[in-house]
Amino acid sequence: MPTILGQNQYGKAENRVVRIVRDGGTHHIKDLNVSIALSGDMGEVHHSGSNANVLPTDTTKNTVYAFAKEFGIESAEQFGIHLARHFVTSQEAIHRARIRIEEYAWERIPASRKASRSGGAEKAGHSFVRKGQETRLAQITYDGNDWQIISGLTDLTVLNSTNSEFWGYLKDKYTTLEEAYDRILATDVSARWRHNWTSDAQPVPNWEKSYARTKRHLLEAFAETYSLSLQQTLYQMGSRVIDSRSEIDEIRFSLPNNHHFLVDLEPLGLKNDNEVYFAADRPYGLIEATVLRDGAEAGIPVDLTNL
Ligand SMILES: O=c1[nH]c(=O)c2[nH]c(=O)[nH]c2[nH]1
Repeated sequence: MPTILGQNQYGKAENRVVRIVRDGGTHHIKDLNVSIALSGDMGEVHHSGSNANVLPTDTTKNTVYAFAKEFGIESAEQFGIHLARHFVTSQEAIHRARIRIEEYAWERIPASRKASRSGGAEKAGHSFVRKGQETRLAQITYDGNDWQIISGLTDLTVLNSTNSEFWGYLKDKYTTLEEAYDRILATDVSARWRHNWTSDAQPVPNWEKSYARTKRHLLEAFAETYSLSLQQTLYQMGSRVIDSRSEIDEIRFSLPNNHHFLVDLEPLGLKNDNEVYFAADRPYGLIEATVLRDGAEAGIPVDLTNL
């Protein structure tokens, strides 16, 4: 039976790179997990085993570490752009590069009161604690002409202890859910947003600032929305980002509804006045949607689990 080779890509996945910049006693840290996927003229390696067009995955790994040294890591997006441009422009056989990056944030450990009283700095220059918040994400794709930059985050866990209701929904014979007029709303935000920077001819956004502001808008919209459903909160978060960040045309969310159920304390002779909850880990409602700038076309895949 004749067969044909379909979509294929290769590269080194999950290159963990930590880059320290030493500015005297004050050090700066960037901590990334970088995955490379290259494609192009790769028919022969699959058909005959000729490696003539194959840049070894080992080389792609070395390039990550060499670029961290040579160019530094200004932002995940900028680092990915350097890598993608390099692979596509330096090897004729490579036509497309996709770089996926996870970034783990660190913050400085505050100095003890004793240390700062005795003349030391308020914060240590070289001691960090990993931030317990979200993981930052970036995916950079380049085909030699056009760029697609998708930034995002995952596991940004947030909770509103009031200002959330859920009622007025469809009811059938299987519905047992009680209407809620004051419930906990909690989710682990997973979001991806697409930048409208697609060409080297456009001015390059400030990726660090763009990320920080976008995260702030997401948090502020979550906190400030009086929610009648998680769907409504999602749309408010998305439109806040699109309205406030001109460099972003599309944002997609995957929001688990982390249910908090009031515990029945009556058998224990106690009253539960919206105070004690069971935090269920599963099953969870899963609310997913894209918010687009009017006129923009959707480019972020529907399923974020692998992005
Ligand atoms: O915000 C919510 N949206 C729903 O669609 C839903 N469904 C449900 O059982 N609880 C909730 N909460």
